[in-house]
Amino acid sequence: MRRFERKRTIFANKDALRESYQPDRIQERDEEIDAYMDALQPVIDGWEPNNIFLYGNTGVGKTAVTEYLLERLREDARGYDDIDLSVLTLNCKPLSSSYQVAVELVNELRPDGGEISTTGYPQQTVFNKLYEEIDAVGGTVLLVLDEIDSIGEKDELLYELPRARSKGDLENAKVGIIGISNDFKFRDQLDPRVQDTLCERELQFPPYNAQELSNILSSRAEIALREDVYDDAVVRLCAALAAKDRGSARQALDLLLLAGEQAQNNGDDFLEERHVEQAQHELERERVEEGIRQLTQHGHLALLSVVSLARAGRTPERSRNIYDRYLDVCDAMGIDSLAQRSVHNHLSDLRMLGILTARENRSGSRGNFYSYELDVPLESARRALEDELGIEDGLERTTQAALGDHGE
Ligand SMILES: Nc1ncnc2c1ncn2[C@@H]1O[C@H](COP(=O)(O)OP(=O)(O)OP(=O)(O)O)[C@@H](O)[C@H]1O
Repeated sequence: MRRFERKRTIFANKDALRESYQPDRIQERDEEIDAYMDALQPVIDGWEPNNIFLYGNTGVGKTAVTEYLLERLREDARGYDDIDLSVLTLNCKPLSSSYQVAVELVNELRPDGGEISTTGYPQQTVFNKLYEEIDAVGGTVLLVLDEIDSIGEKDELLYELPRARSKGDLENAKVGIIGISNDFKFRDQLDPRVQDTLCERELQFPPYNAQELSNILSSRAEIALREDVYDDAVVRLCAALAAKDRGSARQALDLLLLAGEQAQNNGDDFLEERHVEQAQHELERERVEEGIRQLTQHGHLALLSVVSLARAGRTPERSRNIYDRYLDVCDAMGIDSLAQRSVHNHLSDLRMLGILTARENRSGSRGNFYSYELDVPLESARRALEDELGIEDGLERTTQAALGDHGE
């Protein structure tokens, strides 16, 4: 049997490329940091804090900058005897209402063993418990609500909490909310009264460009990789690929990490562009598989129809013809088919997920129609579908059966 053996041919400190790593300096965000510091200034001045709303795509440094600045703020606040600052951070991802967020905050603030149950109280009772806990902490309390959009339409807490002091529900504590989101629609969907308070100060984090990502990545590579195993070309390629896609630093870091692993696993002692390209394929495959895994059965079948058309070189194809193919696929698999309208909705969902692209065609007096084609590599879609649909003989035989009548 093979034994474990330490491999440190490529990485000097692999953890520096991981999500949990806290960089000791933030690059390429000077303007955003200035605006953020201005928004936090009332804390140091001893006034009520602003509510701050931070938004931008995934991986553009919202969390990293927030953690970095709040750490500085805590340090600097210690220099003022009359400031007693507490920061509580909550990721709202698994919480889908004000009620759940409030329960979670109460339980974070209560000592072990004193937690309240997650169900069974009237909402106002939970809010009152939260005010009690925050008042017991006293001083300035900053609540960081990451992925705040998960709260959805049940956003009463975001209206109530900032007003709690003026309504007399809080006496000892001054509260500020820092909401973080990568859902651009969330802000606009908020009740205008919530918008006014929560978005008192708005900070937008734009995607990074290739040069910015290259600088961020260079600093990280210096810590993470051994000096003699890479050159700038590899860093620049990771940055360029990530900039072209979403402008996300996380994506750029993931690419470098995976490229390093590819090199290490191949036994190569120098990181080359081909390793980055392999890593890019791997990440793309993971993204496609993740997207495909989330589909319903008929989402899978709609996609299978497009895949089978793509394999026959028949895409882009108009939705009406995709529907015909879908009917054949359902027939071959012995599954009841949905109506045309529903399949159009599935195609449109697949487009939203970035798995298909659509082109609008004009057809004169008969109105416009859409043609769809894959926006991901055919092989990735095919493999992910095989796993999901459990087609043991491979897609080919199943789709061939479905294609019998058409004889491509
Ligand atoms: N300006 C920067 N300097 C150094 N590292 C950065 C910078 N921006 C982002 N990073 C790093 O990139 C990764 C992703 O950043 P972060 O988690 O802050 O993104 P985010 O905008 O909060 O994303 P999400 O919305 O998905 O939570 C982290 O590892 C972070 O340390």
